[in-house]
Amino acid sequence: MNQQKIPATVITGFLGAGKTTMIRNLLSNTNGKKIALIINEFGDLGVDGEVLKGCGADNCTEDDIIELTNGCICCTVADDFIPTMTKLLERKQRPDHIVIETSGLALPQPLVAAFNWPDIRTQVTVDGVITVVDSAAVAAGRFADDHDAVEARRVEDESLDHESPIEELFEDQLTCADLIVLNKTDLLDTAGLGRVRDEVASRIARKPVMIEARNGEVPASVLLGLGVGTEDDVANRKSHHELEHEDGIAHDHDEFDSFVVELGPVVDPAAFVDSLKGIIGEHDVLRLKGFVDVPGKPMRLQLQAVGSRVDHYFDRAWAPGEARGTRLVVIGLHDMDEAVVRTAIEALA
Ligand SMILES: Nc1nc2c(ncn2[C@@H]2O[C@H](COP(=O)(O)OP(=O)(O)OP(=O)(O)O)[C@@H](O)[C@H]2O)c(=O)[nH]1
Repeated sequence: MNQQKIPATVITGFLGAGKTTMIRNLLSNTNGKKIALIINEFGDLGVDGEVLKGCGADNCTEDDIIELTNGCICCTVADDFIPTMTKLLERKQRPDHIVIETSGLALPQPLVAAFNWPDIRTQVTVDGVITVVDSAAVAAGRFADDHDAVEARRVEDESLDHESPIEELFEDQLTCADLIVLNKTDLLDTAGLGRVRDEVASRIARKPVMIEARNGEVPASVLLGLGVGTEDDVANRKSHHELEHEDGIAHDHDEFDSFVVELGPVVDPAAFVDSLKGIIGEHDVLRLKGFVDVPGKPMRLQLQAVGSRVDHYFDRAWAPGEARGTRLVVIGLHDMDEAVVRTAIEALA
């Protein structure tokens, strides 16, 4: 690897796996390394950027955090990612390391391939692709289809070569990994974790290193400096999509949908969260996150739901002049009934 090139770490993993949490932790222990962060999110509410900007790390100031908000990075590489990288590389004070958080629905392959673009290739290299896995979700079978049902559908319709969009994406993100972080180990026992490890290994032909983590706590010395140069190996990490559509049919995210709900103040957060759990379960909401205005509280309540597991905590004070409000982004499969879910949530405040 050319030592002059700036190393870039790509962090991928399905919705809610713990990417932002891991990056927060990473920023607190980089031993002075100056980090530039590129964050990409699915849905029109920059929650991850907000969370990371709130870290106040000296080695990654608000200026060093760039949000890509025009859709999933894998589909906006040319229009969004490349110009952003070019601008970043023109800065007088170049970062020591670039960290890119992809959206939970992004395929990492097109992003890694972009590092072979002439302007980028000479200046930056992919230090490694790190795939964060929600071990509890794997154990609960969230990424496993009912294979008998899939086979039955295939027998009926030969053109159906797809597994579920979630399962496919999960495998594509694993396929691209140089390092796999089995996160959320606190939610499983040793035997359960062993089964997750076996299941993850069974889904990929390559054998990247797998480590375990709780709350994304992995030392920066483990995450940064893999030195792989992944852009030279994209041909061995093709996604389902690339394998099935070598003719160039564009990948899209039609299978997923998101919308933002804006509400007034929430007087009883505990009751609100309880009711949200019911709505999430009933309508198969995959991910819900945002901020809640609790009257009488100087702090903003951050709300994070991954499936029906909901975390909430006061993360920072509302800034002077900042409009208080409750804003939540809801993400689900495309058949989620937006009007019904929206109405149900709006009725809670
Ligand atoms: N129990 C448990 N919860 C965790 C762990 N790591 C992260 N979480 C929680 O999982 C939720 C999602 O974490 P994030 O870091 O936002 O996940 P993400 O992958 O960045 O999510 P998206 O960007 O929306 O795809 C938050 O409520 C975290 O507090 C863990 O190891 N154990």
